Amino acid sequence: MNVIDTGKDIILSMKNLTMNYGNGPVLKGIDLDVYRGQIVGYIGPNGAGKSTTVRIMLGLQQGYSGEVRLFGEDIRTSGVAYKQRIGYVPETAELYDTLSAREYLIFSGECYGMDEKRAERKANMLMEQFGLSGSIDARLSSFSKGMRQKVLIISSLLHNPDLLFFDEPLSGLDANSVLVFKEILARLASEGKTIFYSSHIMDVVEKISHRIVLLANGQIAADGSFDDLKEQNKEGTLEEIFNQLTGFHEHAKIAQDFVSIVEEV
Ligand SMILES: Nc1ncnc2c1ncn2[C@@H]1O[C@H](COP(=O)(O)OP(=O)(O)OP(=O)(O)O)[C@@H](O)[C@H]1O
Repeated sequence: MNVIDTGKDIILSMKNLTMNYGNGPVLKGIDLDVYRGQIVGYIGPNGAGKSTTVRIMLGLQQGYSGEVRLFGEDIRTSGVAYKQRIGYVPETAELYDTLSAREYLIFSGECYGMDEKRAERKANMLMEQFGLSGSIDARLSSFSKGMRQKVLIISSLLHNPDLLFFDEPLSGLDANSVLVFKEILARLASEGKTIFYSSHIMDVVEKISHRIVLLANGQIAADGSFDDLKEQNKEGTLEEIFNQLTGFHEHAKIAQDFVSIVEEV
């Protein structure tokens, strides 16, 4: 099977997507079609434009040119209904600290059009799966980082979306929870959900992604399965491929200089 074109529906499509905040181009013409059921690992150096791309697709960022289609519809003209089919875990999020997890999840489910009873029932069950039943009525201000992240993950999935955007979703999760979450991703994809997964944790991206898209200098520098990239770049791990494709070979020198400066008397 060709992982780039599975012959299924195109769920997400960008054509010549460009963005400039005013200080030069951030995205320089991105063309990408993502198919139903794909897990796309979206990687790139800090500042490459990953979050910008995601914010544009979510309809949160104006001022771009080119075309973005989700579920076949141009997001400039399709209204906001498509957002009910999307789940999103942002890199950083402000939760409503004065709400309990139960209240927050009901509120979040209702924003996605769920009725209160159904949102509460699913929230209860999903919190239990993450081992958080005992905390469901505690205020979010008392939650640890990992607990908050689990609430965010549940809130992104409560309404059973078709398309998921995850930006560093593992942040703060312990090793057991990471294992569960990776398995959840694989199952969601096999059920036909499409997952756009942005992260700097290369060994996870390497393992979970059907397809890896590397953004560098506002352009797609690589696009293929991990095996494709490994073959093209003659490197062993995604971290090494990333270093090679972004032209980075100086880690030892930078570390040495950094420590010398730290130790300067
Ligand atoms: N609201 C904004 N106004 C001006 N410039 C911005 C804005 N948001 C992002 N940028 C710039 O756009 C570029 C891409 O930023 P973006 O956040 O999309 O990168 P990223 O690939 O998600 O980075 P990271 O891996 O560090 O999260 C950066 O140079 C950043 O300074």
